[in-house]
Amino acid sequence: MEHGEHPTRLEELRERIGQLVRSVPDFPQPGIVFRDLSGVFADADGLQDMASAIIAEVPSEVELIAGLDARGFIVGATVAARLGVGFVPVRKAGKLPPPTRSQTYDLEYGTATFEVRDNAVKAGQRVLIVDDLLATGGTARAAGSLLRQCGAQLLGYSFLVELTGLAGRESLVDDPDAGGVPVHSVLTLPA
Ligand SMILES: O=P(O)(O)OC[C@H]1O[C@H](OP(=O)(O)OP(=O)(O)O)[C@H](O)[C@@H]1O
Ligand SMILES: Nc1ncnc2[nH]cnc12
Repeated sequence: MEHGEHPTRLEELRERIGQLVRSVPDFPQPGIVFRDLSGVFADADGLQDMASAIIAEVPSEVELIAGLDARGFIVGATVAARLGVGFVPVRKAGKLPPPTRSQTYDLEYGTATFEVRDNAVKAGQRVLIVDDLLATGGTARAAGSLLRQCGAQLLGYSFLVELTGLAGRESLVDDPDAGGVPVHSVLTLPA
């Protein structure tokens, strides 16, 4: 069961949100089209539309939203507040005081480490991971793994934007450890 939204209304939301996304060629490096979502966050209606569009596909049994450092905090906390559930930040290493749990993951160049507060999740708690953008999926997969290690029942992943052509969705859906959980995105844009 999901929270639901009429398909026509969802299309309107997508249209309005899409107009607030700015595409910046060659940032942060040549060949990358940066999808700047700050215009969505800065717009009073955009922020509400973003939350409404994500919530439309959130399973109704969700108990906790996990947002990914840093832009995922904006999206995740907004969604959590609208749903009336709690929020747990999945932080880049070195920001949270101990005790924490951590998970290292691969980036295009090198590695990074995520941390969450130990006991951030109760055993079996139903958690949805929310982030601003899905690219290769490495970031979200690491967060999923970390939260499951903490005892979460992972309900799925929700993104504001999904970049196509990078197989990020497949890497989450086919992740044998995640058990085929659903992946939702409001907008799909080419990488
Ligand atoms: O699917 P992936 O290839 O792993 O990439 C997606 C991640 O990249 C960006 O985060 P970034 O690490 O740039 O952090 P920020 O939110 O702090 O800017 C974005 O916010 C996602 O979290
Ligand atoms: N193209 C892109 N635009 C914005 N954020 C990103 N994170 C990874 N790829 C990105």
